Amino acid sequence: MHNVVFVLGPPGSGKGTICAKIQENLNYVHLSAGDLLRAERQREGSEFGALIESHIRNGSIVPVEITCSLLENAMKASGDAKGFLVDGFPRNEDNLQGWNKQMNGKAFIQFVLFLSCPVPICIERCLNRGQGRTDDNEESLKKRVETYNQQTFPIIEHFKKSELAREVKSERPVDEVYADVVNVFNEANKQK
Ligand SMILES: Nc1ncnc2c1ncn2[C@@H]1O[C@H](COP(=O)(O)OP(=O)(O)O)[C@@H](O)[C@H]1O
Ligand SMILES: Nc1ccn([C@@H]2O[C@H](COP(=O)(O)OP(=O)(O)O)[C@@H](O)[C@H]2O)c(=O)n1
Ligand SMILES: [Mg+2]
Repeated sequence: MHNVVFVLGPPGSGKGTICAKIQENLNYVHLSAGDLLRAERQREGSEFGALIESHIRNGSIVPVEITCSLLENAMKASGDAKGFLVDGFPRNEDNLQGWNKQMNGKAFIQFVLFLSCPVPICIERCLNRGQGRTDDNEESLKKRVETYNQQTFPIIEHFKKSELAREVKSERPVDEVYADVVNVFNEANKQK
């Protein structure tokens, strides 16, 4: 059984940045759904390359069968770890249902980390991210925010109801955000 922490929040809220630091310090393995999809898009012989690129540019969500298999394969390929940081997933109802179906009995959701940050700040960060992403432009960002509001936020609300959600405000310097996140992890691992 894999321990899993879902990491959610608007584009640019700092998911990748915080996950990298947790991976470095707390023996969790960082799996970014977006990074896995971008790698699959580039993989020679992938039958999904064009489909993935079209979703990424449009800020829409790739069908869960593709994303969840990439996540499961990455977990299988990874060595022993305290758990996995599943960054940017589940982003909609399809993601959530597909995960429940495919990972039933294989993963334990420890908690859901929700990085909350005002959208205008998130957009500014994405525009300045400098990673050359095909979706860090005004047009794609507008659609990504719409997808976040319409599809991802209800998933976060769903986790809030089951008391799995842990919200950390990420409109602050990285070190301050990270310190609060570490406390969340320590609390969760103490309870076990
Ligand atoms: N707390 C923060 N304060 C200022 N800038 C940040 C903060 N966290 C992340 N960033 C920057 O914002 C951009 C988006 O961060 P990233 O971790 O890629 O977010 P996400 O994965 O949620 O889209 C990056 O350029 C990152 O360096
Ligand atoms: N679960 C997921 C995660 C990402 N994606 C796609 O990948 C894009 C980039 O996701 P990302 O997590 O790298 O983006 P950020 O929130 O880190 O900025 C999303 O806008 C979606 O098009 C997806 O389809 N399904
Ligand atoms: Mg990211």
